[in-house]
Amino acid sequence: MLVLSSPSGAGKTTISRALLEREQNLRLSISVTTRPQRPGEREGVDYTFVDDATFARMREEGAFLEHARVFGNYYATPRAAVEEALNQGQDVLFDIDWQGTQQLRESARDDLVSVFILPPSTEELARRLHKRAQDPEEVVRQRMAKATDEMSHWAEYDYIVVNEDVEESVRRVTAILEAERLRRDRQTGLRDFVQQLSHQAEKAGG
Ligand SMILES: Nc1nc2c(ncn2[C@@H]2O[C@H](COP(=O)(O)OP(=O)(O)O)[C@@H](O)[C@H]2O)c(=O)[nH]1
Ligand SMILES: Nc1ncnc2c1ncn2[C@@H]1O[C@H](COP(=O)(O)OP(=O)(O)O)[C@@H](O)[C@H]1O
Repeated sequence: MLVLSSPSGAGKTTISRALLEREQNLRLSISVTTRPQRPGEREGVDYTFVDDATFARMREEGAFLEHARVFGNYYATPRAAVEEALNQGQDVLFDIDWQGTQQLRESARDDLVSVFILPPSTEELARRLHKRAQDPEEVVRQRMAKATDEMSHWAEYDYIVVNEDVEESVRRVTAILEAERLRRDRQTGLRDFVQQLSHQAEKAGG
């Protein structure tokens, strides 16, 4: 389970999309949200867009692994899709905030790797929020004001990437993913493989 968090506008959606294109074994966890759909966003691809009543019903049914209120809207990670992907041996990418990360950390423990993306500067963060230009000015202001709050949780994450250049940031997150996959405890079947190697070496050595 690979979590990417950042203040809004720092670039986690951009980095996630690039990662998903390159990494065959990585699947995005598609969140459920009550936030209005942005132009260009696709239902069931970027988010599953639901109304408040549907969200509340799903929460009561225990359909969520975690849920949080962000910028006045509700967001949640649906349980079934994540469990299915993990059971199939796939890695799952989560674009969620610090509240969701805390909840996932409690349930997943050792299986969670978390990365916090920082903008190179406040000016650049403001530029990126404006560049996206899909949200009303009021929303941009609200997100800027919340950046400090989100950033105050940086120390709860395993890795920090300052997103100056997109390519470089994607390279760094890919390196994190590669290294984490190579951890001894994540490589299943290693014991049998080493035993086989030892056995063959003994035979070869006479
Ligand atoms: N806890 C939690 N946070 C989420 C989830 N989906 C998205 N978020 C977070 O909600 C915040 C707002 O996301 P979004 O509305 O897409 O705006 P953007 O980050 O500015 O593109 C971001 O910090 C996301 O990481 C989720 O399923 N759970
Ligand atoms: N390294 C970067 N340099 C310049 N612009 C970037 C960079 N990363 C992202 N952007 C742009 O900044 C805006 C916000 O990025 P986005 O990925 O939507 O952020 P988030 O998902 O963290 O809210 C987008 O217009 C995106 O194209």
